[in-house]
Amino acid sequence: MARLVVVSNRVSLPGEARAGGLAVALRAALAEHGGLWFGWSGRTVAGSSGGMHEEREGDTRYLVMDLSRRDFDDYYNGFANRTLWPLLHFRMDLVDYTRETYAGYRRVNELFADRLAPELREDDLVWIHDYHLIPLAQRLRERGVGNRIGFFLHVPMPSSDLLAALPEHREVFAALSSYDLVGFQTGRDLERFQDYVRLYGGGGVVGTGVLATPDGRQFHGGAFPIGIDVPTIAGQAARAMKRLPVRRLRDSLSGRRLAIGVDRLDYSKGLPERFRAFERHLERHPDQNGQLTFLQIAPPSRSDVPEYRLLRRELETLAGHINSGHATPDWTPVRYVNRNFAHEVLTGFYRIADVGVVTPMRDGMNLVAKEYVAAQDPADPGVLLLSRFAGAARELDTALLVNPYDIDGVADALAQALAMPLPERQQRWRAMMDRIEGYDIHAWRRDFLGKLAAR
Ligand SMILES: O=P(O)(O)OC[C@H]1O[C@H](O[C@H]2O[C@H](CO)[C@@H](O)[C@H](O)[C@H]2O)[C@H](O)[C@@H](O)[C@@H]1O
Ligand SMILES: O=c1ccn([C@@H]2O[C@H](COP(=O)(O)OP(=O)(O)O)[C@@H](O)[C@H]2O)c(=O)[nH]1
Repeated sequence: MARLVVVSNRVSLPGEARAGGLAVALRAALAEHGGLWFGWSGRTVAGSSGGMHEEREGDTRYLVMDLSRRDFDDYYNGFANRTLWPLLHFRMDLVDYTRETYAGYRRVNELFADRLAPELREDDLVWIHDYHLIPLAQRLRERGVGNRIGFFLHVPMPSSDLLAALPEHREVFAALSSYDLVGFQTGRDLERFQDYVRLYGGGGVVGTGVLATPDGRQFHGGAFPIGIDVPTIAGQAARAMKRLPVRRLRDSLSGRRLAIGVDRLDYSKGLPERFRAFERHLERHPDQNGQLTFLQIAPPSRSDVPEYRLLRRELETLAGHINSGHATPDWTPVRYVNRNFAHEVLTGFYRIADVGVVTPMRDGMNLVAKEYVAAQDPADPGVLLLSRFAGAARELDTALLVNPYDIDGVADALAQALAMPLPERQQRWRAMMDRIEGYDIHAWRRDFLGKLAAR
C-alpha cells in the first residue's frame, strides 16, 4: 500500500482536544497507510514564514509550518477568506479582491511546495484539501513531482459565471487540472466545475467525471459526500445523557421544547435569517408561542475578517430584540452562546433537542446535520430542518427541507416539526440514518483514495 501524504491548511495534531470527524478520518487513513500530514502550524510569528515543527505518532509524521503575520493576513484572512470563501459561497457582494492578497496566497502556496517537495517519496499518494491550497499541485509539478495527487474541495463549487468574475480565475481554477482527481461534495458541484472547464477554462468534458485540459491531457473529477463516524456519535450521544451540562440544559427547559442550531459564526450559515424565522414562528403560530426555546451555539470564527465581526454584532442585536419583545419572567426564547463545545457534549445537546435547525444559505456539506441525525434516540427521534442549499440535503432528503430565504416558510416548518407525529418522525429519521450509515466518513476516505490510487 502506498504511503499517504495529507496536506491541509489546518492540521489536527495528536492529542488535540478539538479533533472533529474529518481529523479522525484523516488520522485513521494515515494510520492505515503510514505517512505524513503537512500544513500550517496554527501559529503566526514576528519574523518570516517557514519555521517547521515536527511531531510523530506511530507511523504518522506531522510536519507543520509557521506563517508570518503578513503572510497569514494576505493568504488566510485575505485571499482565502475574503475572496475565495465568499465567491465559493455565491456571495459576490462580499468578495474583496486585491492583487496584494492574491500575491500572498501565491507566496504561501509556493512556500508549501518548497517545503513539501523534498519530503515526498516516489510512490506516495498525495491528498490536498480545500480552497486554501488550490494551486499547490501545479507548484509541486513545477518542482518535478510526478506522484498521483488528489484534491478535495470541502466548500461548494459555484456557477461558472461567478468564478469567471475573479480576475485570475484561470490561474486559480484551471490549475485544478494539475491534479489527477478532484473531489467535490455533491454531483451538482462537479457539474458546475465541468461547466467552468468547458465555458471558461479552455478545456473540455470527455464524459461525466472525465475532463480534458486545453492541450488534450485528461484528469478526473468525482462526487464524494463527506460523512461522519455514525456509531461513535450515536454512542457518545447516548452516554452524554448522564453528563452534567446535558442534564442541566434539560432541567433548565422546565418542560418546554428545544430547537438547536450549532454553527461557526459565519455568514454562510444563515444565522440572521434563522433568528428572524424563529421570531416569525412566535408570531405566526400563537398556539405554540411560549412552548419552544431556541438554543444557538455559534463559536466565533475568523474574527480578524471584518464581515465576521459585523455579523457578530448583528446577531447580538437580533437576539436582544427577539428576547426583549417576547420573553416572559420565566422564559427567554433565544439562548445565544458564543463558545465552542466538545463533541461529546454537543451530541447530548442534539439528542435532547426536538428540532435540529440547519439552515445555511450555502454550505459544502454541513456535518452538524448528519451529527444531529446520528445522535437521536431511535424510539423518539427529533426532526431535522435542513436548508436545500446545504450539500447534506442531497442525501438527507427526508429531512424537512426548507429555503432559508423564505422566512415564513422556515417559521411554518418549525411549527410542522413541533407537531409531527412519532411514526412520521421515525420514518424520516430511519431513511436519513440509512443514508449516513451507508456512506460514512471511512467509506468517504476509502472511496476517494481508492479512486486516486487507480488513476
Ligand atoms: O479553518 P477555519 O477557517 O477555522 O474554518 C473551519 C473549516 O470550515 C470549512 O468547513 C467545510 O468543511 C466541512 C467538512 O467537509 C463541510 O461540512 C462544510 O460544509 C465546509 O464549510 C472549511 O472548508 C475548512 O477548510 C475549515 O477548516
Ligand atoms: O462548539 C462546537 C461547534 C461545532 N463543532 C463541530 O464543528 C463541525 C462543523 O462542521 P460543519 O461541516 O457543520 O461546518 P464547518 O464549520 O466545517 O463549515 C462539526 O463536526 C461540529 O460538531 C464542535 O465540535 N463544537
